[in-house]
Amino acid sequence: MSAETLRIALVGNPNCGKTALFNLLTGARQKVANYAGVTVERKVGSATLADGRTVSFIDLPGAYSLTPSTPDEAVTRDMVMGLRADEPAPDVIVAVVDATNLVMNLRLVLELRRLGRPMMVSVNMADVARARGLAIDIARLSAELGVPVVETVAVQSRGHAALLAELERQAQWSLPSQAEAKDQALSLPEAQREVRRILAVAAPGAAQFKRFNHRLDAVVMHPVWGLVLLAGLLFLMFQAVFSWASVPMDAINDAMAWAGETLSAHMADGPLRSLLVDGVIAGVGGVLVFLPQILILFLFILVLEDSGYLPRAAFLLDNVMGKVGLSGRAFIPLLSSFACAIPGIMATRTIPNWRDRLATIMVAPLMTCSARLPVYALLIGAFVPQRTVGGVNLQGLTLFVLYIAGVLSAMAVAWLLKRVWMKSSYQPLMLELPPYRLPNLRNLALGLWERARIFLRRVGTIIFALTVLLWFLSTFPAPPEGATGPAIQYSLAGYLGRALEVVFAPIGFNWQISIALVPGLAAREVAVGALGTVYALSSTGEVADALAPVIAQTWSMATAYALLAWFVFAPQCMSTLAVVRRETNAWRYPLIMAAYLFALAYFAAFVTYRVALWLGA
Ligand SMILES: Nc1nc2c(ncn2[C@@H]2O[C@H](COP(=O)(O)OP(=O)(O)OP(=O)(O)O)[C@@H](O)[C@H]2O)c(=O)[nH]1
Ligand SMILES: [Mg+2]
Repeated sequence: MSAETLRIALVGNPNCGKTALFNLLTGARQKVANYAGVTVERKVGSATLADGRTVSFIDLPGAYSLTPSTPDEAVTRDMVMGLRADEPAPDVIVAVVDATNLVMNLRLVLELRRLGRPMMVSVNMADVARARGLAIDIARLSAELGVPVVETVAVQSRGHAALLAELERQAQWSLPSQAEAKDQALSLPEAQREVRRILAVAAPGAAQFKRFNHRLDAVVMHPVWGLVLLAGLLFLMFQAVFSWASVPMDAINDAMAWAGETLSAHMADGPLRSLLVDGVIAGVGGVLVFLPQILILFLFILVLEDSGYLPRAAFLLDNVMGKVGLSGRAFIPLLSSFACAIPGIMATRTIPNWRDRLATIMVAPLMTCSARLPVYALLIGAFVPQRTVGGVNLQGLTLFVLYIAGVLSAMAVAWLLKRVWMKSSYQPLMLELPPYRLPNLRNLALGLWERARIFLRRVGTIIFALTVLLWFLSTFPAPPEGATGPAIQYSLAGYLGRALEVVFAPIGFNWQISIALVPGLAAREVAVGALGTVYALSSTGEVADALAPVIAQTWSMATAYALLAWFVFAPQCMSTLAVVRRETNAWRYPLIMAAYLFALAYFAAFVTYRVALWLGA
């Protein structure tokens, strides 16, 4: 990018549609969702003006003011005011405002205008305002604010051309300011008065505009019915993961089996065939099978995120979370951790109090991330009968219980942490409630596609690489002359597995599982791929069977439950630890985290194994 590329920052209140606009302008695919605090990092993308020049847009976390109260707001303040050492202030500020919430949003605009930098305003969500009868006189607003104003509808690709055209003109002015110097240091009441004055002429209906449907909230946020609804939603989600996924999963399984048989039939026996059949198909294919389940899980998460339900659930649970010492603000970061602990841990930047934030970071890996889903699904598929009892799918029920186990242990750990390590007093939850919105189908489709892409990329890169590596370790060195038993027993991985088995035998893990746990540290799904490869190589039959029936035959019930218990706590993946290091800026916390999770996992697996054995499993 050339030195004189114009840099344009999108600044505005949380949830006003900055990221949606950023995606529209730059073609990026950053996460958009209907609650405050989705974006916590600055992101850069580029767009082309009509005259052919390239400009770069910077998407920022939402902020209520330039006096930050949370780490994510500080990112915005530092960027806008040019306080970052590595980056100058943006050349132009595009203040994005939510047309349905002008009273609140314009305050930040006045504050931004005071910076005296080139600036324009984008009145976003113009569709909702219009549909509900709020008339905004854009020309008057522009005249009152003294800056150009355009209307946009970020989710329907409207208004971005006008915005770019305005920027093109703005770029030529390149003046320090067209802002009015008179609002130097407005106090809050003064700013409010000024906003009211401007709105009285430019959008007279704005002050009385109703953004909420209180009737719906009477049920959704009811202390009893609200909880019933939340439990029902989560329950439905896990039922669906099993009952909807079976058809596409069978199809993928059949395709894999077909590929394996075809390769075996047409290739001469040898290392290459084994690499393809036992390594790639049994290993990588074994993970790929779980794509439908992951997508169904994400479909539910995306709908919840886009509907505006999440912050309401946070309020509902604020009381419960407060009892264990977590802030209600922890709810959304913890829920994001169902996808992956990494965005979850980053989302803790929206928590103002450092101790609350640290407690949330420490328990985030206990939420069941989607990388654990293949492991759970494999074991559940192998050991829990595919039956419905009273209309409830048993496999879905087991999955639900496993997720709940993760949540409950997170609560327990948080409670302990707050008790013994970092006391802080309960602070009431302050969180903006977004309006309800029907999930946008295009958004959903894009979100799912994005998820599928991320998963497939993981499968194609790290999972593939580790599985192939494991195949090598499991194949070489070749067995000595006259060896009986499958070759893998004499390989490097075979020896390693048996060495580790000493550690893991007390919790019921055999050497195959012990091997699989090692690459599982890099990415948990690899544990499944690794088991696929290890068992394919151990089998004496011509073509390795699908993994589930093999383990169903060879493992005891106690082992399976112990492994499930292990993965509820599973010493988290390396990337999670790296992010904890980055977010806390200290090695101490990831080390404590790794140690406590390992101890918990071992303990839980041990107890589960012993109890299961005792019960005769
Ligand atoms: N109807 C309508 N919805 C919009 C529009 N722009 C954004 N949205 C929706 O508003 C919600 C918030 O959008 P985001 O782009 O995530 O908002 P943001 O300002 O980046 O939010 P933070 O990153 O949390 O500060 C999402 O549900 C979007 O689908 C719009 O112009 N019209
Ligand atoms: Mg955003």
